[in-house]
Amino acid sequence: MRPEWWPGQEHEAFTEWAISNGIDTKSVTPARFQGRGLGMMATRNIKKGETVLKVPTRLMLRVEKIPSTFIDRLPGDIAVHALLAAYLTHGAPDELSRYDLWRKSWPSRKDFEDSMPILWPTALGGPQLPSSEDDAPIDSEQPSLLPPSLSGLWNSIQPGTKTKKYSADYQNIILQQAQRLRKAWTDVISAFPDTDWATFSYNWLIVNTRSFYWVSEGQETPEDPNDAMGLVPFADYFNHADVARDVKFDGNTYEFRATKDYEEGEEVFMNYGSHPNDTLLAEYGFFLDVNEADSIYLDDIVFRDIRSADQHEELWLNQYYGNYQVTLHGPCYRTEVAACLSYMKEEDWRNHVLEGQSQGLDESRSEATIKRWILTYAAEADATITALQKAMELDTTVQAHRSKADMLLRRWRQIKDICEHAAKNVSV
Ligand SMILES: C[S@@+](CC[C@H](N)C(=O)[O-])C[C@H]1O[C@@H](n2cnc3c(N)ncnc32)[C@H](O)[C@@H]1O
Repeated sequence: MRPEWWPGQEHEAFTEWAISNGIDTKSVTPARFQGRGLGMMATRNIKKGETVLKVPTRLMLRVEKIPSTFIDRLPGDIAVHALLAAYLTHGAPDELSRYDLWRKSWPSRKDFEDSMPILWPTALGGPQLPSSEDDAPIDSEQPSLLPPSLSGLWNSIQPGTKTKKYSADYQNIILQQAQRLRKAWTDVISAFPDTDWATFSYNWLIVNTRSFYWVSEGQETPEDPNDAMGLVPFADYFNHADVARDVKFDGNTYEFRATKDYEEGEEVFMNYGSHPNDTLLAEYGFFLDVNEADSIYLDDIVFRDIRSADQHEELWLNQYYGNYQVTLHGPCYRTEVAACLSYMKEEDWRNHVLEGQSQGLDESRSEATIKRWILTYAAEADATITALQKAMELDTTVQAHRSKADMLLRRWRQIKDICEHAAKNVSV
């Protein structure tokens, strides 16, 4: 009898291909793990610091592997992500055939439809995408069920106005992701007008969820860090956990080392980056029960209180504009600095921030302000949990997508928990 973790024939075939092509996989093997699809299982006891996987970089799928005749057909400013997806969709079959066994090891489009909010119906907060089947217009009266870090939308408050553009990697995540996918789609159909949406968006999500940081030897990190990516066969079986990361590559090999001890039979994890759960949900279609990197952002709430042009200018000039983060342990320093500005004279605030002076500073007022901000987020969690539960009872589309709604409910409860813990931990 096969063990419960047996990955399946296609994964055994791919493992044989991997070994015969020089992938050193003596310490790990693909296996099934409840709730995580495939992952890597230790085939022996592994000590922290030991190499668990080595992949020759010649086997990678990266931009340098794509013939220039193919690249030249596409717009010059196409993102690497889009280019890789376009190649997987339209590359010459005889070139792509070398990846056949690898591609058979990947999840299905249905797996992505179940887990990735970008493909969810609009009733659950999914964005409108080109050629998507769910073309129901977004009803502005309908509650927004995704967390604000994904959607930028709120049910219980009117968000404050931001007058400056700033980079917020962990906010408006789905909006930014959908924008990247729409641009990728425009680029690919400009060269291949008959592209099938389902196939291209699938390949785009494969690259989104399975690529690794990659810059070729001697090349500088590209201007957009998202362009430093490539696909590493076999290594893309690693699931994510909140463990340390020990990965390195050179022109010859991509190497993964254990950052803790593992016993034979245990799952060996990799760290995809210190991402909050909202980012993991949007970019990878899952989130962790316990995540030290989890956080929420108060920007939309803070800018309801900090409204004057002068206050915005002060924050901007002193590089404290936006990204007001709260973790289970409490608010970040940027949030404290913003809280003081909500009641201090601007000159006192500047002297405080730049020189540590305390004129005009009232710590208990700062604490009360931050607590109020956090409790505003908690109230949003309550309002959305109620709306979600109602939608699960009454909305037939939401009912048809029960497991997605359950996932959102779980996430909103985590958010409420962060707010409650953080509010207790506010001390400036
Ligand atoms: C690089 S792949 C890892 C292999 C993948 N599990 C599979 O079955 O092919 C990344 C995807 O694995 C899943 N994943 C990774 N870490 C996970 C975790 N800790 N819990 C649940 N799913 C996880 C997510 O679907 C994610 O998009």
